[in-house]
Amino acid sequence: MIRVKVAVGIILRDNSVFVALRNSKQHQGGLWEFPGGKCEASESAEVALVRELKEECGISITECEFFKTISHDYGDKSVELFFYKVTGFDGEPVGKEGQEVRWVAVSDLVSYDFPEANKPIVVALMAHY
Ligand SMILES: Nc1nc2c([nH]c(=O)n2[C@H]2C[C@H](O)[C@@H](COP(=O)(O)OP(=O)(O)OP(=O)(O)O)O2)c(=O)[nH]1
Ligand SMILES: [Mg+2]
Repeated sequence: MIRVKVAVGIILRDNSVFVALRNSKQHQGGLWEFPGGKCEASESAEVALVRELKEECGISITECEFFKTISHDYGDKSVELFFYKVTGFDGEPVGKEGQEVRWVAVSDLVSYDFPEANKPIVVALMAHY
């Protein structure tokens, strides 16, 4: 079974969060995600987070805090997701890889389809905003 370590950024501003649509060809494609990606060998989750958010969204993180770890087995792939709240950044986030992106009010997250592993995260965010 493939097992990957993934760094994920919950980019927050006011009461909104920045989400991106996963490409239909990707694993868990067609679902919304918080931007992020796989940690390279021997790369810490925090270093991977900074790199991925620069690559995928064009922002430089200035303030972030660890939020939660979630391990999930999709059957074809098992993931260990390290979620961080990103509350400070330089630049305006965009879909640098052509992905559809949106700022969504945290209270509206319930209307978006996320991968199964994200469900407890969405519930936790909605409870606090
Ligand atoms: N980025 C991200 N990945 C998620 C989330 N929830 C979730 O289950 N995943 C899964 C889907 C993928 O199996 C894995 C992340 O892979 P990825 O496709 O973003 O990795 P990457 O950016 O390094 O992409 P690539 O180089 O493989 O194209 O984690 C989420 O909220 N954000
Ligand atoms: Mg990615």
